[in-house]
Amino acid sequence: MRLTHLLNGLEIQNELQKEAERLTIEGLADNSAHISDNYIFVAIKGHRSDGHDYIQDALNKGACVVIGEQEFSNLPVPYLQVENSRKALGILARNFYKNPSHKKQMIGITGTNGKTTTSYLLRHILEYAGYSCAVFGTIQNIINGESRKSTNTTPNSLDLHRMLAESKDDIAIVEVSSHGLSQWRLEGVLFDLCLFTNLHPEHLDYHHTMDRYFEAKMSLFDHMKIHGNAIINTDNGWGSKLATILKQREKNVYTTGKTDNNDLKIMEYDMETSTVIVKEFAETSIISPIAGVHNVYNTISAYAAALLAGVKKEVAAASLPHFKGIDGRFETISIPEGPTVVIDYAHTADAIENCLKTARQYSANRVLHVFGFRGNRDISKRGQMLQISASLSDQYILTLDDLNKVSYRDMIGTLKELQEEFGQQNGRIIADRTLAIKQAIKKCCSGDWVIITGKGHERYQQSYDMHTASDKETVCQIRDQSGGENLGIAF
Ligand SMILES: CC(=O)N[C@H]1[C@@H](OP(=O)(O)OP(=O)(O)OC[C@H]2O[C@@H](n3ccc(=O)[nH]c3=O)[C@H](O)[C@@H]2O)O[C@H](CO)[C@@H](O)[C@@H]1O[C@H](C)C(=O)N[C@@H](C)C(=O)N[C@H](CCC(=O)O)C(=O)O
Ligand SMILES: Nc1ncnc2c1ncn2[C@@H]1O[C@H](COP(=O)(O)OP(=O)(O)OP(=O)(O)O)[C@@H](O)[C@H]1O
Repeated sequence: MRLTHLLNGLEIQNELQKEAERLTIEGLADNSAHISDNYIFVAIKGHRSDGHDYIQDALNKGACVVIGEQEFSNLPVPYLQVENSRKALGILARNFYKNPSHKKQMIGITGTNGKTTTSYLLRHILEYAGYSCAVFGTIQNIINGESRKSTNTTPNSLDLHRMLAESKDDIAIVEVSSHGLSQWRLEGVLFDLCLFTNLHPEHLDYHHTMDRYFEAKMSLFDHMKIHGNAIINTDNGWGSKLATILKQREKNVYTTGKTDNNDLKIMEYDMETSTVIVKEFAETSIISPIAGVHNVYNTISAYAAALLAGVKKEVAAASLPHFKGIDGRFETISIPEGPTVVIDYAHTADAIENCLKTARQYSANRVLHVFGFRGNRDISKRGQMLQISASLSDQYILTLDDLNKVSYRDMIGTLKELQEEFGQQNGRIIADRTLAIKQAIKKCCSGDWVIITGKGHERYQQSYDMHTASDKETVCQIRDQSGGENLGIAF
């Protein structure tokens, strides 16, 4: 592709040399390791390293144009200076891959919790209705029915545009993280539908205040196509605020929630049958196929999005009982003569509260909660997570989650301090995650629930005593070896 075509929409701060206009570009990359002959290298100042330091590496590998934010006058190839390299990468990627988000129906989902769950529920409804549907998110990316490894919830702009161009699917669902938005990973992507699930304290190590976290999430709605629709859960206070702001900006807004003024009103929910009655013009009864009131909200967001994407409501409602669940999202495993075990990805206080309350709503006899805290992640939420656990469980066991380079010693010290301050003397520490899970299960009898949160579908980062790779493998191994022995010691 000609360089001049690629630069369409990009503001350059210096003069482009005449001869550069005729250059033919074979590809682009922001990682010098991915550069080949006749590529553009986009230098990005990152959180760990600075792409400007890799310009020589990119030139050695064949870069024929360099784009960056710093001033350079003596490079052997054309250098284009821009204000924001991350944004430039998105614009170049959009042009290089021929604007792929314009060629299919695009759905973006943001919010602190529920993005993955809502994505999979929505994909299920859309596929049941006959559409093929790509998903980009935390667990994996699914393109043309094939699963690919995902490294971020929201891929970077270059990967996203490339995968959208590869996708022959009718519809693409993108899980949109606040990091993704603030790092311009969505630049050049436009959406037909933008969903907001909820906002709760999280990632304050990165955004510092809830207002800034909200602003980052809200920027998704700047990516709506002209006739696009926002779908917002107004039962969350931040959702209600967002709906008001977007209406003032004359965007199309479709709201869901319990009060009368919503476009889709939640009338009632019957726990026994998992049935929700919702009212748009007429009342419809839909089944929420995953346990928990929080999952009722995810089901409703997915249902509303499916309707706006063109699915008939009878078809959407008929699809839901066939949904098979999602790895690590309130995934239940029954231990013969033992407890019901739940594996869940909860890593905020709000999500933990939902999980523990759901177990109570299902008349759990006793609830034992096993969890830990991720190293090098938002520490401001930890106290509240433990407080909620200590109040809502019969007993908690604090254990290790991913250390993320924090030393074992430091993390155990942190667990002890948190326990002292917030633990209400209602639990203990078993550092080895597999042994913590084993203890929890052995202490419980039939009718009790063990809730294991934090890791969900993910594989363990550390190796543990049982040499298993995930919470699910640990629980299944305990189940297969237990034969009912030794279960049910009093707490
Ligand atoms: C802190 C953070 O968010 N980092 C993200 C960011 O990396 P970065 O731009 O800071 O990269 P960097 O490593 O400093 O490198 C800077 C530049 O030098 C280049 N480089 C580097 C080395 C080299 O040899 N040559 C070279 O050219 C790199 O390619 C890059 O362009 O941009 C990358 C590309 O988009 C992301 O993959 C990366 O996510 C890291 C892996 C991460 O863990 N991020 C988390 C915090 C995150 O984004 N999470 C959200 C979900 C949050 C939620 O749970 O809701 C997500 O969307 O995944
Ligand atoms: N609507 C919701 N409201 C509150 N909590 C929820 C909701 N949906 C899911 N959760 C909780 O959050 C956890 C993560 O859910 P999910 O993976 O769907 O969210 P996510 O937004 O994709 O999270 P992440 O950004 O961490 O990938 C679940 O395991 C559950 O405990």
